[in-house]
This record gives sequence, C-alpha cells and structure tokens, in this order.
Amino acid sequence: MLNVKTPDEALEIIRTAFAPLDLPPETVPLAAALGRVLALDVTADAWVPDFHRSTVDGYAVRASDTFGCSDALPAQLILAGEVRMGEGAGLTLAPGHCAAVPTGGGVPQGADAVQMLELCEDYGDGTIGVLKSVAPGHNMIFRGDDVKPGDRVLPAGRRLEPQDIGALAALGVISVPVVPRLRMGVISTGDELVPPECIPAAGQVRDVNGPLICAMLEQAGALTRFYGIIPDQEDRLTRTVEEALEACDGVILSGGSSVGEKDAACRIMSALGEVLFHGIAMKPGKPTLLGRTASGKAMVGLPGHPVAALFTTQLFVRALLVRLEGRTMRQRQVTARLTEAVSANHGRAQYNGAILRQGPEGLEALPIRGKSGLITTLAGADGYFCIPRDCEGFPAGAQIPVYLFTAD
Ligand SMILES: Nc1nc2c(c(=O)[nH]1)N[C@H]1C(S)=C(S)[C@@H](COP(=O)(O)OP(=O)(O)OC[C@H]3O[C@@H](n4cnc5c(N)ncnc54)[C@H](O)[C@@H]3O)O[C@H]1N2
Ligand code: MOO
Repeated sequence: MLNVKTPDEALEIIRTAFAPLDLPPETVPLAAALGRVLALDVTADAWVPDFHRSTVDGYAVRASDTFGCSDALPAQLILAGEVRMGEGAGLTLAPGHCAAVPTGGGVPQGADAVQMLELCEDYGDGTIGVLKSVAPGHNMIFRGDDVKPGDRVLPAGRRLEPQDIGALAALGVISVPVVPRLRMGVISTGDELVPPECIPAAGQVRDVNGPLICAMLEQAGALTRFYGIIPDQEDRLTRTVEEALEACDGVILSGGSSVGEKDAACRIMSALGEVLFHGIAMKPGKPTLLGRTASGKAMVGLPGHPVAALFTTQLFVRALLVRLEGRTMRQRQVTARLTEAVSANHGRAQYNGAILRQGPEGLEALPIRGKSGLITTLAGADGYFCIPRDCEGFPAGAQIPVYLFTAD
C-alpha cells in the first residue's frame, strides 16, 4: 500500500530534504547564455544610453524657441548642421538655431527637445520652420534614462531569456556568470520497451518516457544523460542507477514505481539510500517516488504511464531542479474559459492537459481527455489545469487557471 502525500506535501518534502548545490559559477559567452541561470546579480557599470538621443527623425531645438509657434506662425530657426548616425553630435546649439537629427542620433548640446520632420518645413534657404511647439525633453531620451552605473539590471537566479540577452549586450556584458547546469541521469525500465527507432513486436511498446523526460529536463536547463532502456532485472537496474548517481547530480527512473512484484524502483531506492515518499494523491501520477542517497543525491521514480511521467516531471522534478539550483519556481499561467465540463470524483487532485485558443470572448481552454497511458492525448497541449482533490469538477464556461508547459 502506498502512503500517499498531497502534491503540496510532496513539494515541501523536496524543499526540506534537498539543499542548493552551491556550485561555483561558470562563465559563458553571451551567445551561449540563453536559458542559463544567472549566478550573480548583473549591475551596470555604464550609462545606457551614453548620450542624449533623439527618438524621431527631425530637428533638435531649444524648446523655448518653439513656444507659441503654429502652422500659421511657424518658428523660423537657422539650420546649424546635421547630426550623423554613429558620430557625436559635434555642435552646440545657439538660441534661434536647430540641427537635423536622425532617430537615435545624438542631440547637440544646448538643444533640449526634438521636433518631428513632418511638423517642420525646410524653406531651402538655410532655415527651418517649426509648425508646432515642443516641451523640453520631447522626443528624446537622456543619458542614463535606461540604466545608470550601479543599477541592478538582472537578479541572480534569473533564467536568461532573449530580452535579457539584449539587455546584457547593451551593457557590454559578453562573459556571463551562470550556475553550472545540473547533470541528470534518465533511465527507462520495462521488458516491453523498445527504442523509438524500432518497430515493436507483439506486446512491445516504444520508449516514450526516455525522450520525453530528457526533453523536459533539457527545457528546464539540465544536462541529461540517457542510460538506456533497462529490462526488469533488479540487479542490472540497481547497477545502472548506481552508475548514473556516480556521474550525475540525480537520477530519474521511469516505470516500475508501483507496488507489483516486478516494480523494483522502491526496493532499489531503499537499498541505495532512503525513500522520502512513495505515492502522491494525484491523478495521473499516484505511484511517484522520491529518494535520497546517503551523500544527498536525488533519486526519483516516475510512473510508467507517459502522461503520468509528464505531469510528475512537470510538477516535482522541475521543483527538485530549481531547489538544487537555489532558485524559486516561476510557473506561468493564464486564465481561460473552459469549453466543456470536466468531472473529477476520486479523492485525488486531477491534472488535465489543455489546448489554448483564442475564442470570441477571450482565451479558451479545450480539455484533453484520455487515460494516462495515452501520450497522444497530450500531443499539442499548451498547458494543464488542476481540479483540486475536494472538487467534483469544473462546469463548461468556468474561468480557470491554465499553467503553461514552459521552461521555468
Ligand atoms: N495494484 C496497483 N496497480 C497499479 C497501481 C496501484 O496503485 N496499484 N497504480 C497504477 C498507476 S496509477 C500507474 S501510473 C501505474 C504505474 O506503474 P509503474 O510505474 O510500475 O509502471 P509500469 O508498470 O512499468 O508501466 C505502466 C505502463 O506504462 C508503460 N510504460 C512504462 N514505461 C514506459 C516508457 N518508457 N514509455 C512508454 N510506456 C511506458 C508500460 O508499458 C505500462 O503500460 O501502475 C498502475 N498499477
Ligand atoms: O495515476 Mo496513474 O499515474 O493513473 O496513470
């Protein structure tokens, strides 16, 4: 019999039983930093931008020279010169003067605003008519508006996204201090499993969990090593788990997690360390196991059914990874209208895949139905929702939170 924990209790055990690995940071080039976790705060040591810039194509002016002007009574200013992209502004604007400036070009000293080309008129005699007045600061950004030296731009623990890579480039951070990637060993077990490239014979099935779990761990930032499909032979399986624990920070085993005679995951974990829990009150995913070796390494036993393996990886293995990395989990979610009723009445939290689509009244969630042995019921899913243990289901039209299958 399994002594089941609630999903929250299981997460709490993960948090208390494991500590961050605190590995010394490594440095990677900016081009390789996407998806990596920042090891240190990134603090600016430069001004961004480093000079006052125009945000439009137009004429840099002294705002006070334009006050009161209009279509009928333009302010006529002397064109003092032209600012070129990639060069300093190079001139100082005297009263009554203006300078042509492109979008992003430097605003000359003395100028404090820019008027757009379309609101100016070139008289062709070295003077420009400004047809509408501008307030100081209009159409420009000032030195340091974006970032000043000492500003914290990105916090340690952040998984870097493309927009962060852009910000690091702006600061000239080309060597990025990151947390070393966790190394996770993955093992599929079962006499019936064959590699995906094989055509299954009678009674055989292709290994889904190996590629699935490796892909999820890679998406979560870990380095995975697949130790292959191991038949239901306890001694061989034990040796493979030991080999994986030797080389990796943790090992994920799928299949054999239940209580049948051939289900060896629990016995192997007890032999190699201690079992922290066996069983979670969730559907799918009930026979999930977590263990810890004497040296503190994690051993996870996931149910063989692929959908159960997917949800338990999503909820618990990812939580384990962020714990070992010393981060907090950030689960992205949206609110969507459930398109059909989904019932649940089995005393376990129920997890359902969902496809999201834009409906006439906003985002809609189409529940994916199917038993936990059917992986195709999740192909194309965007996320999932949970019906809590004490709830009998959600009616059609309910606004529900949908958690996205994303990296963090
Ligand atoms: N008496 C009980 N039987 C079962 C219980 C229970 O509580 N008492 N729980 C059921 C639930 S829930 C699940 S989930 C499964 C989990 O079983 P195991 O983790 O022991 O997994 P297996 O028996 O090895 O496999 C189950 C199923 O999944 C297929 N499988 C396994 N690995 C893979 C893989 N890598 N790729 C694709 N498919 C895989 C396997 O062929 C089986 O069909 O136990 C229930 N039984
Ligand atoms: O809970 Mo099992 O994990 O139903 O398939």
